[in-house]
Amino acid sequence: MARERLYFDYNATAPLLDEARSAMVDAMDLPGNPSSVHAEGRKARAVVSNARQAVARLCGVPAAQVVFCSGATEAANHVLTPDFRMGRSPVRVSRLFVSAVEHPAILAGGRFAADEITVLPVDRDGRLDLEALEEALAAHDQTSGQAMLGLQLANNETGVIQPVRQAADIVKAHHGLMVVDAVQGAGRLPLSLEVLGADFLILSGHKIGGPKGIGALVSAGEILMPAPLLRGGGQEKGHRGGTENLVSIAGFGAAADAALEGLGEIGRIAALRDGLEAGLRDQAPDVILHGAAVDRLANTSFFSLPGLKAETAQIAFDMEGVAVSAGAACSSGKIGLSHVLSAMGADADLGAIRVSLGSAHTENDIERFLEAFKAINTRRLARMGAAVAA
Ligand SMILES: Cc1ncc(COP(=O)(O)O)c(C=O)c1O
Repeated sequence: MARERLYFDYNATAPLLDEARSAMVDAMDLPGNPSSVHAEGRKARAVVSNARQAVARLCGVPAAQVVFCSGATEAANHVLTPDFRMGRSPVRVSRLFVSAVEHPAILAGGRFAADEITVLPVDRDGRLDLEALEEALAAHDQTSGQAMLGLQLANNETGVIQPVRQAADIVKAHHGLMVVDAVQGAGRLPLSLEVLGADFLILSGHKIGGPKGIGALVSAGEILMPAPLLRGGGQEKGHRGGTENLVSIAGFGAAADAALEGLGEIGRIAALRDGLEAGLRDQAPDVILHGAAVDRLANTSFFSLPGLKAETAQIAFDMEGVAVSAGAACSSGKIGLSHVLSAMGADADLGAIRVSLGSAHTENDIERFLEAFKAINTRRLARMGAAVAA
């Protein structure tokens, strides 16, 4: 009998949770439009409202501060804009600062022109260089408009946690706006918009066991809001027009509740990840664990092995029945180098393998992973031995 496959790619997408699936199935059968005043409409509206409360609980904000959208990429395009309104008055943001290790959703800069975006360096562990941030903000001409920093809570490749609060304090000292991409931190770290010092948080449903194609922009208050990205029928209090994606919102809400409860699992997941890395070190003492010297997400391991290209390793794992991700990104049919590794000054040529765990994993899964790794590492060592002998 074929062995069940092992899925170790939660940072790409976490499998749909049962709670989310059943909330979605229930919502699918609701005939009403959330905007309608009749009983069917009210029922659909209650689903949106409950989900909004769940997402708000996850971030420690009132429900009115959550705007649903199609995902983190849309939330980024909504909030990364020069045009804001404070009540009725326009507020201009004239420069976007981002760290060099941001996800492309942030690096692309939303509605800012390319020459309005400044990319800030990170240290060898992948953490934002706070001195560079301070210098850049001090040099920013505030008469042209406010500065904005787009910074991730945790990196999707390495899991490295950014010094978000310290960065926010610097941004505030320079009267700037702080946007935190909390996509990878949600459900894996306690999340509080206030504690982080953020003006806005960006979330994605499918990273926490909800469906793909749903996310949220969470704001510190309703007073300061970016210009809408989708104008239309006034849904989401005018911040995002168009009939709500009721089914996905229902699933996202259920996943947000589960993510809050799942925070209690972090210690168990950290122990699994540490066991996995101990196994890697045992079998391959030359393994390079990226970001391991600093605070990382408990579920993420990102490693390189001399003599083993990440794409080759990813295919080899896949053939062993294990889904992992290669740090080298592949877009438009081209294999690219990981911009995260490059920014950290690591050997980006080699790439790295990302293993990302979730609540479903057990010790047995780690053992099976290490068995697969043994086969791949044995072939690597044989190839390296042959190369030395030749
Ligand atoms: C850190 C981070 N930000 C943003 C995104 C984009 O999320 P979405 O696919 O929901 O637009 C991702 C997805 O990989 C991510 O990992």
